Amino acid sequence: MKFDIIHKDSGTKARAGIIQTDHGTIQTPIFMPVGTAGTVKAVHQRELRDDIKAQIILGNTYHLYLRPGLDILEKAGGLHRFNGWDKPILTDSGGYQVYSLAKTGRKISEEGVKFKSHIDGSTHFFTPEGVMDIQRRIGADIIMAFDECTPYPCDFSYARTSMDMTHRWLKRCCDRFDNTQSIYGYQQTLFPIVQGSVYKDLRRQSAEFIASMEREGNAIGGLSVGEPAEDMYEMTELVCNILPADKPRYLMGVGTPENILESIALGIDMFDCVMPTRNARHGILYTTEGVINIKNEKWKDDFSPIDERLGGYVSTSYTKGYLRHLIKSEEILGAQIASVHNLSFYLWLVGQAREQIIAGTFPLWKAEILRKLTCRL
Ligand SMILES: Nc1nc2c(CCNCC3CCCCC3)c3[nH]c(NCCc4ccccc4)nc3cc2c(=O)[nH]1
Repeated sequence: MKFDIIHKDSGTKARAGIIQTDHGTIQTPIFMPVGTAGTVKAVHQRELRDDIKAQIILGNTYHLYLRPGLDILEKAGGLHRFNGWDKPILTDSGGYQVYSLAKTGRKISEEGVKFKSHIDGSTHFFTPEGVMDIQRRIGADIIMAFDECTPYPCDFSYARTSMDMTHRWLKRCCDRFDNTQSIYGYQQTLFPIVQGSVYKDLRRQSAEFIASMEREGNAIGGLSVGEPAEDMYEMTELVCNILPADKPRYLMGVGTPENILESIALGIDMFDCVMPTRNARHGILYTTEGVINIKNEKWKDDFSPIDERLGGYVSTSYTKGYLRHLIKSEEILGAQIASVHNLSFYLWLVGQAREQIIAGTFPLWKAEILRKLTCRL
């Protein structure tokens, strides 16, 4: 995997770059639509490619391991062949999903995490080595280390214990990954993940340890877990100043349009969040004029396009009144239209940021666009 920075903003730490993978290039800053069970909910691959212009999507190790399972994925020739997405894919390591989904029968130990499937209650055991093998078999271009996303809030000693275990697990991930090959003939890359909760000393220590592993990209975890936005930005800034500048930085699970623009200014290159798709299904639309709750009575007889300025098929072909009707009626088409629209908005936002960084006008543009985006229509 190769990362080149083509422009650095003078007023902020923002940068515009290009990541090269065996499944194609990624222009950064980039937003990565979340595909849970091998699909971005309610969105066709063609729409992802042509309308949303996604450049990389996420797969979910926890889900794919449970269903359809690795034997099927391997028989298909890996996830790219299984779901027909031939551009880059990133998979998270499953640790976070075990926390957020397998609510019962979960037990964490030095060895790994025992959990019960939220699908059929069967017992499973994820270890650093095991999830490296799983992600090798899924075949994602970028795979994540097996970490513990330290819960928030927690006291300093819990955060340190959790961080230390994530660091020991990282060594086991690197050993396993560096001693196995990709099984589909294209290169895969492992990103480590910085932890340390909201404690500056721990974040410094974790960032330095992660940087010392000299991997081809680095992720920042343990944020966007309920902490105040100011804490998220403070930790992100501190870690970005320690992680190597010539490698991509991925801020996991972030976030709102505002979080994304502020984090780009701090030096983040890659983002993922379920927000655009999850909110879409509930009728919360991000538009170039501000946020719309389409279920609000006021849109009932508004027959203007969803977002003329955004362009793209769904945002210009369907009206607010029609989409409101579909969402209120819980019609499947409503989820489809709103999901394509919101993802198109997120990709438009990071694409605009990239153009502004290259033009040298990012700081002013960020201030202007934030005034607009944060207003509720
Ligand atoms: N390894 C790991 N993953 C993390 C994730 C999952 C990132 N998305 C993966 C993606 C894979 C495919 C399936 C979906 C997830 C996070 N997500 C958030 N906040 C989300 C906060 C949020 C925001 C809006 C709605 C729900 C939750 N903080 C995170 C921290 C970590 C972390 O330390 N370690």
